[in-house]
Amino acid sequence: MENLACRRGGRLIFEDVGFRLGNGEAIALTGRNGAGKSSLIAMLCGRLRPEAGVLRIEGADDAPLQELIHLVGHRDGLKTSLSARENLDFAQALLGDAALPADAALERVGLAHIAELPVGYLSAGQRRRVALARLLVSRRPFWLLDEPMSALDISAQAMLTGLMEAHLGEGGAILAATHGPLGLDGATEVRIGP
Ligand SMILES: Nc1ncnc2c1ncn2[C@@H]1O[C@H](COP(=O)(O)OP(=O)(O)OP(=O)(O)O)[C@@H](O)[C@H]1O
Repeated sequence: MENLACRRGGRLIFEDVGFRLGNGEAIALTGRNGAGKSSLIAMLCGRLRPEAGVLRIEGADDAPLQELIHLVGHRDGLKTSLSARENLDFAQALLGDAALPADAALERVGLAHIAELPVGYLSAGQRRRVALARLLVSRRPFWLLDEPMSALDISAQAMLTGLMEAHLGEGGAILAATHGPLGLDGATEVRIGP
């Protein structure tokens, strides 16, 4: 990404943001509330047009950006009347590139015991874990995570760090907007705004 600029509601939110993210690398995107982290993520997944700048993927054989990305955003996109397992089955069918079965993914995020409960009954942290389990049911090289640690207890934070490390170890890439530590030793910090 080179010289990216973002304008929202007529206001220039940031400009001259540039970085490079390679296989097996992670970026921790930091900045004050309102600095534009979520906006940058929206640009990276094609939901928001940059005011200026270049966004380029190399070596992906012309695959559309949307097919390379997993997004875990503020809104978890889960269907509240469906169970955790049904949500993951749905995500896997929708996204393709199947990786872990839903039950194995729920096991990995510590939710095997509530696989059949409607997601609407789950706590905030449990819902976040289901959203994170989506990363595991379909294979996508680029994980875009918006404050992924929010609502997670200490053990779930360590679990997420483990998932991210495993993804990086397999050659994946991660960009995570965060106000706190991700627990990843090699992550590069990119700060936007003052
Ligand atoms: N649809 C919109 N129209 C106008 N302004 C918007 C819109 N969406 C976001 N903004 C503004 O863009 C700025 C950046 O918002 P954004 O959510 O990207 O910040 P952030 O760095 O992710 O903040 P936080 O740390 O609070 O999550 C804010 O000033 C916000 O009010």
